[in-house]
Amino acid sequence: MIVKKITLHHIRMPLKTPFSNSLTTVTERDLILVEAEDEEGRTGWGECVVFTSPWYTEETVGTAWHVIGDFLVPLLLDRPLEHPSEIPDRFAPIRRHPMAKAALEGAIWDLWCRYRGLSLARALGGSRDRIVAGAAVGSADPATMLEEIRLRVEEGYRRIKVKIKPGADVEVLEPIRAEFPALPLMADANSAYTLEDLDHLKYLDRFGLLMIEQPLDADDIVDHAKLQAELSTPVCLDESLQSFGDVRQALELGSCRVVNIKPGRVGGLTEAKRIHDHCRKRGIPVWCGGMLESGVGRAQNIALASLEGFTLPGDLSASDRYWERDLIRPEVTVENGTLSVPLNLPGIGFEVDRDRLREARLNKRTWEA
Ligand SMILES: O=C(O)CCC(=O)c1ccccc1C(=O)O
Ligand SMILES: [Mg+2]
Repeated sequence: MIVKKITLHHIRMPLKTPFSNSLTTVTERDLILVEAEDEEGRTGWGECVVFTSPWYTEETVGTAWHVIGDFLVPLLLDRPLEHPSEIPDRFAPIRRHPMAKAALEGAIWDLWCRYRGLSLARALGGSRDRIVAGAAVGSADPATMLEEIRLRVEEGYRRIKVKIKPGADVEVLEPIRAEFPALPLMADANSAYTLEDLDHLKYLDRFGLLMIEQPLDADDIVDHAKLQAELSTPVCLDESLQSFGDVRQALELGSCRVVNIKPGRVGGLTEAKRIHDHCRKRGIPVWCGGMLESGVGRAQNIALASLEGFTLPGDLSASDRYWERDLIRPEVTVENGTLSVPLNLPGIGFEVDRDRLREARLNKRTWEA
C-alpha cells in the first residue's frame, strides 16, 4: 500500500455538558482528524485526541499539528507499507509525541483494513461482537454527580467512573454508595493526591471501588507502587503509562493491578495491542480509556476493546452523551448496556459525515505525493 495524500482537519465541537476533573473543565472539544488516501482513492480516518492546553499530558493541538505535518507525514507519504504494524518502527526516529503518532497510525490502520476488506476489530485480533458500555461522569459538584449517575444507570450503563479530588471524594462517593451499593463503580483522580494522603486514600477502600485511577503524579510509578502495597483497592494507571516500556516497568514494580489502555496516549493501536498482549499473559485486566473522542476515535476504541483481554468495561459511551451530532454515520448507540462491534464492516465500520466535518472545521492542510 502507498499513501498518496494526507489531510489534517482541525475540528471544534461543543460538548453537550461540560466535563470536569481535578485539573480542568472541558466545555468544547478541539481535535485533529487525519484523512489518509491511497493510490486508488480509498480513504482511512484517524483521530488525534490532544487538547488545546497540556493539562492531561504535554501534547496539544499545536504540537500535534506541527509534529504530524513537519516530521511524521514525510515518513509515510509515498513510501510503500506492507502492514500498519510497521509504523512504530517508521516513526521511531521521532521521540515521544504518542498522540500525534497514534492519529496517523490510526488513519493507516483504517485505510489498510478497507484496502483488505477487513474490519479493524478483526485485523487487531478482536472477536467479540458486543462490548459492555461504561460512562465517565465529571460533574461540577457531588449533587449534580449523583443526578447524572441516576440518568446513566437508567440508560443502562453498567459501570460508572467518577472524577474525584481532595475535598470532593468521600463527599462524592458516600451518597453514590448509599443509593447504589452494588454498582460497579470506580474513581479517577487525574493525579490529585500525593503519598501524604495515604491514610485518606486507605479510607476510600471502604467504598468497594473497582479501582482508583491515577491517584498520584502523572509521571510517577514509584510512589504508586508504595501506595498499591497499602491499598486493598486496585490502582489503575492512566497518565503514567505512555508506552509499552512504561507498562512493563510499572507491572514489574507493582505500581498498579489494572491498566487503562488509550491508543492515543501510548502511540497507537500497534503499541496498544502489544500492551494488551503483555498484560493478558500476566493476568492483568485492561480496559479502554476515553478521551472525549469524536466518532472516529470512538469507533477505533470499540474495535480495540473487542480483544479478549479487555475484561473490564471501558469509558465507552454512546455518541449522544457527548455530541448534539457526531462526526460519523451511524452514530454509536448503547443497547442493554452494550455497544455493537462492527466485526464484518471494513475498517472502523463507520463513515465520516462530510457535512458535519465541514461545519465543525476550523482549519485544514493537505500533503500530496
Ligand atoms: O468519557 C470519556 O471519553 C473519558 C473520560 C475521562 O475520564 C477523560 C477524558 C479526557 C481526558 C482524560 C480522561 C481520563 O481518563 O483521565
Ligand atoms: Mg484517567
